[in-house]
Amino acid sequence: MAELRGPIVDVGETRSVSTQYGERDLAELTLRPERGQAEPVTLTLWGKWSEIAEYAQTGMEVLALGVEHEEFRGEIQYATAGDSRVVIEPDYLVNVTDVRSWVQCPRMHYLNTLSGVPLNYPVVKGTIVHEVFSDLLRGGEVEAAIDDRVAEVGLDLGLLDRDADEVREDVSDHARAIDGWLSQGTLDGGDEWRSEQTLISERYGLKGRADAVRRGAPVELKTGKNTNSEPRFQDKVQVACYALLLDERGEPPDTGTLLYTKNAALDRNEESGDLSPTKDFSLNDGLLDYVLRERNHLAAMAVAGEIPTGYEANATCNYCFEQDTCMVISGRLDQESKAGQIGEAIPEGERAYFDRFYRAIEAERGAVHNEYAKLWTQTATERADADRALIDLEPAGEIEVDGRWELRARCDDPVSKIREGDVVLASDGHPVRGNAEMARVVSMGEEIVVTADEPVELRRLDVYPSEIGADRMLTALHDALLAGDESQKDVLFDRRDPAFQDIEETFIDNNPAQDRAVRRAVGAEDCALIHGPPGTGKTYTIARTVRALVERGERVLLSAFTNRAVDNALDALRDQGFEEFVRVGTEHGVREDIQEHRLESRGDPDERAAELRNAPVVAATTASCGSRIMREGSFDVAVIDEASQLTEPATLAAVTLADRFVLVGDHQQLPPVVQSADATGTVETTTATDGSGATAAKTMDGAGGATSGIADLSRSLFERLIETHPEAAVLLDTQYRMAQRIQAFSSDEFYDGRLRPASPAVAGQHVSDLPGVTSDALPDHLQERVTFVDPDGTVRGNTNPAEVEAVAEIVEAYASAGVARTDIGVIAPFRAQAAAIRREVPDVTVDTVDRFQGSAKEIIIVSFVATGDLDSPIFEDFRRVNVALTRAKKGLVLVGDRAALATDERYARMVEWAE
Ligand SMILES: Nc1ncnc2c1ncn2[C@@H]1O[C@H](COP(=O)(O)OP(=O)(O)OP(=O)(O)O)[C@@H](O)[C@H]1O
Repeated sequence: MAELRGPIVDVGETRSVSTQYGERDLAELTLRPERGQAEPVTLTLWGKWSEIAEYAQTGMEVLALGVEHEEFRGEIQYATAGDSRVVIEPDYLVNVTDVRSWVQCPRMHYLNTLSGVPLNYPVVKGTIVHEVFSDLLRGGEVEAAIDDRVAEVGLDLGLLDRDADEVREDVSDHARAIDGWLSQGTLDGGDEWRSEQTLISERYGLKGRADAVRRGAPVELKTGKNTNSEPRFQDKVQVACYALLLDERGEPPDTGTLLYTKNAALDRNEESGDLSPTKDFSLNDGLLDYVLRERNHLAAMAVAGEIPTGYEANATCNYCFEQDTCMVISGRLDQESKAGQIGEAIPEGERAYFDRFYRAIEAERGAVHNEYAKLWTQTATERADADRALIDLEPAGEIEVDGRWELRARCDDPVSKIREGDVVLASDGHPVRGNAEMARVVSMGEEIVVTADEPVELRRLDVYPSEIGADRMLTALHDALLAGDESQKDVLFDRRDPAFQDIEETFIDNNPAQDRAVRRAVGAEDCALIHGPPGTGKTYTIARTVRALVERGERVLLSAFTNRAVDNALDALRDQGFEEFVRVGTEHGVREDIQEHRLESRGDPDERAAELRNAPVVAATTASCGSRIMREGSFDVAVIDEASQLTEPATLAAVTLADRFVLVGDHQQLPPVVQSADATGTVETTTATDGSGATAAKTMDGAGGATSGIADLSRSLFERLIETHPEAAVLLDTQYRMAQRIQAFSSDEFYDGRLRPASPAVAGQHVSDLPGVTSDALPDHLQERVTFVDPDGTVRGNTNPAEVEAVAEIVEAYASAGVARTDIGVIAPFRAQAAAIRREVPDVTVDTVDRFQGSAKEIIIVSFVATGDLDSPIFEDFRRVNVALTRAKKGLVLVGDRAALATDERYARMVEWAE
């Protein structure tokens, strides 16, 4: 028996042949083993595996396990045998719950992903019951667990107008079933339990979280009823997926258990059938193989970017309770559908827009899947070097707190993308092959603290990629196009120019441009754009705009790309004496001093819901605008900061919640970060022969051309609208940050020379203004506000050691002249260079441009790294330079190779200006 893996070079036809066992189907795939490096070989798929030929495409990766091989005329030929399993695109991790809905109906699976799960009682109740289940598994007491878990979702219940007591009663019935079953389990001698286990299979391309694993066998809890003796088919499918996941970890389980908790609440006199809540069933190979084939079909369509029609399965539309929705969406998008179409299609332009963005979003999802694959295709050191893992941690204890585990470890060099509040994979050494748990980072530093449901020996933390961004963009696209307001769509799709009312009032009396911006925003009948170059008081203007709108009786949604910007805007509102806002966000996401305004989910349903419904201003990131809670809301105006950093669908998540919108941003600074197009050099680029890179490349191909889709996502709605409707925009032209000498280049290059300092004091500021600084102690060139240093270095990979040394010397010179180290910032294009500099200059903020956007320092040193030429995509987008140069208030030092920079006329102009 052999294992075979490689990309498909040819897919043969399925045909039927007579064998000694009767008529059998077969199909041949031609693969290139060794990840495409070896000579092609033939794999014959027998029986049901031959179905693969109907959807597999050239270029897709195949993993065939337990196949037979024999030599025939000097060539080795492979064929599936009784125990074989074949996996298409094993690096594409399909969610177990997606396989479940796919089996019910592939089209329903697609529609659910598109429309997202709305806030509804069955879902909230399901969550409560599942949480209670976990609590009981961890030894909790029933009543306490119910009280606690019901209280926890007070907000959701309030928005659904549910009474807490009734919900508690409702949940008790389910909890009784769980409790009864658990006590039965312990009767037959100590059960070995594990709740909520995160499982990833690199072999079968699956990921999921099993409700529980008992003695190595999966247990799934369902809050519905089932009075048949057999579990529901799609439920079995789900459990079988967990079995495959467990199979990879060693002992394959032979029994699965479903727990239908509603059965315990049924009245025996009224219901007939099998009322016992637990149904065990056998996990035979036939079922596991079937589940894997369905998973394959799903993965193949996703990777090819194809949209399911419903014909892929033999689901019966007549009995489907989603038939109407299905027909309406199919009709509106004019998509082929087994259920048929009703209604009129949306205009062609909108459909084309939908298709383009759908493909681009799926390409993003493909990029996320590439990140998953790196969990096992890269070594620990490679992960650490890419800042995606902290490795070689030394466990420093674990304690149980309120049923959860607090895990500690020591780390010498805690430099990575992982931040406090992030959800990560904590493992005892390997995130997939070892013992791993989802954990939340509580604190980062030499001692790392995380919390998890189960204890793990904490030796490694990995960034856990998330598809939620892609999911949220899809639902935003759905909401905007299929449920959006027609008049808003007319403006978004350029069928009508935005309209404005003239507003006479003065809102800001010391800054005419800001004042014009507020008037434009307040008078906008559709939308307004506030274009704010660095330091021009965007935040201040946003706060004034929000107040002006509230004064006029409008209800405002205040949003931004990052939590930091949302909190800054709220801070500015508070400074202006306005505090009637509610902040929606997680405890970890919201800044300490804004916590008192954070909307708690826990508590009395009516009170919680009233807080949200009655607040004149609700603030949340655009990502959380796509949450179930926020999607319930509606506003008069959405004011969205950092709009130039948002993809168009991400902006729509906030825009669709309001009648009108105001976008604030600067398209001359960093554009939206798009992973599927990321070739910036800060992220490792993958080659087509590398298995982990193959998926994205194909996703894009299959999606009908990478560039069309991707160009769309990296261009913000802000940028699109400012180009099509310049009349809707106001440029803030007065900056409060930089010395005149520092702002000059940026102003000329990016803002038609329109930027000017707010006052003589701003214009003339100098390093000697800083307390305790004697500028005489500085070498002559550092007394200049802008200077250029060429240390004559040589680039090595993404670092330049001579520049590291030069930067360290410059920092020391400033420090010895009395400049506080915290007033100095260093910017480098590559993470590797930033890390090298960081080691030399403690207490100084050193980072890439992306991390510096939105902040400023008294002194900024930029290391350009490149020597010889500027041959890296990172130098292509000159807007990065704009961001780097405009972080400095009093001193800016450019460290680079004159010759390399001279190869591009824009960089050459920059050097000329700096010298
Ligand atoms: N009209 C104004 N009068 C007085 N001070 C102002 C005015 N507008 C802005 N400022 C001040 O200028 C500084 C920068 O303003 P703000 O933080 O709003 O800028 P920003 O454009 O949001 O900055 P960034 O480019 O970092 O996003 C703040 O200290 C703010 O108080």
